[in-house]
Amino acid sequence: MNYGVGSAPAIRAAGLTVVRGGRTVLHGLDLDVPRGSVTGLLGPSGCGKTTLLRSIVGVQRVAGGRVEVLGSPAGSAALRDRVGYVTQAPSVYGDLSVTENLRYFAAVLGAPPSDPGRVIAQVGLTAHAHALVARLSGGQRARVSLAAALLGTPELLVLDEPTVGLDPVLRQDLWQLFRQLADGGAALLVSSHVMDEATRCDRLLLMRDGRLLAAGTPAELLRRTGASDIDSAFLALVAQDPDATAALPTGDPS
Ligand SMILES: Nc1ncnc2c1ncn2[C@@H]1O[C@H](COP(=O)(O)OP(=O)(O)OP(=O)(O)O)[C@@H](O)[C@H]1O
Repeated sequence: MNYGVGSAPAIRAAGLTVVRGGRTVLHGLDLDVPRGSVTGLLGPSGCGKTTLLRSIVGVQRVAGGRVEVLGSPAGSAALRDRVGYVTQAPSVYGDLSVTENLRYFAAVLGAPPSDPGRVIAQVGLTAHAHALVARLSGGQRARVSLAAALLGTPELLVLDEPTVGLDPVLRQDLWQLFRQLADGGAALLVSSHVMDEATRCDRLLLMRDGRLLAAGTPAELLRRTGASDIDSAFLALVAQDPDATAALPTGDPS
C-alpha cells in the first residue's frame, strides 16, 4: 500500500504548549514525524511523552500552538480510523476472549471481517485467540491492545511504551513488526524510556522537561555528541542544553 512516503510528514507540531494541573508541561514544541518510518520518542519519566502523544491523537487540551496529523488538525473526525493509539494501560475487555475483543473493535471501526485474525497473528497471540483476556499475562494483554490498534491498517500508529514488561524475545518480535509496518508505509511514533531501544528507530525525538532536546537519526545524534551510545548522547545533550534547569539524570535516565 502506498501511503505517500516522501510526501508531507505524518505529524507536524508547531509551538505546541500544554498546561496540566496549572503547570506548563509542554513548552512550545516544534516537531515533524515522517511517514514510512519508526520514530522513537525518548526521555525520562515525567518529561511529557504521554502528554505529547495525547496531543497528537487529539485527547489532550492544548494551550497553544497546533498539531496537524495526516494533513488534518489532531483529533479530527476524519482521522478516527486512520490513527491507532495504544495507551500504557491495556484498554480491552477482560470478560471477552481475544477474538471477541477484536471482533467487537473491528465492528466499531468498520474494519474488514478478516482483520481480527490478521492482527492476532501479527502480535503473536494466535495460540491464545480463544482465551479470556482476564486470564492472560500483563504482556499478553498489552499485545491485545496493540492488536486492536492495528485493526483497519492505520496510517499512523502512536504507541506509548509498547514494550514495557515484555521479555527480550517478544520485544524483538514487536520491533520486527514495527519495522514491517513502517516498510509498508505507516508512520510509527513509539515512546520509551529505555534508551537501548533507540537504535531500533529510524529517527529519535529526545525530550526533557517538556522540551525537545534533539531530533535526528541515532547515528546523527551519536555523531553530534561524540557519544558511543544513546544514553551517553542524551546526557551530553542535557549538559549542552541552555534550558536545562533540573539535576542531571543518573545512569538510568528513567
Ligand atoms: N492528569 C494530570 N494532571 C496534572 N498533571 C499531570 C497529569 N498527568 C501528567 N501530569 C504531569 O505532566 C507531566 C508530564 O507527564 P507525562 O505523563 O506526559 O510524562 P511521561 O514522559 O509520559 O512519563 P512516563 O514515562 O512516566 O509515562 C508530569 O510532570 C506529570 O506530573
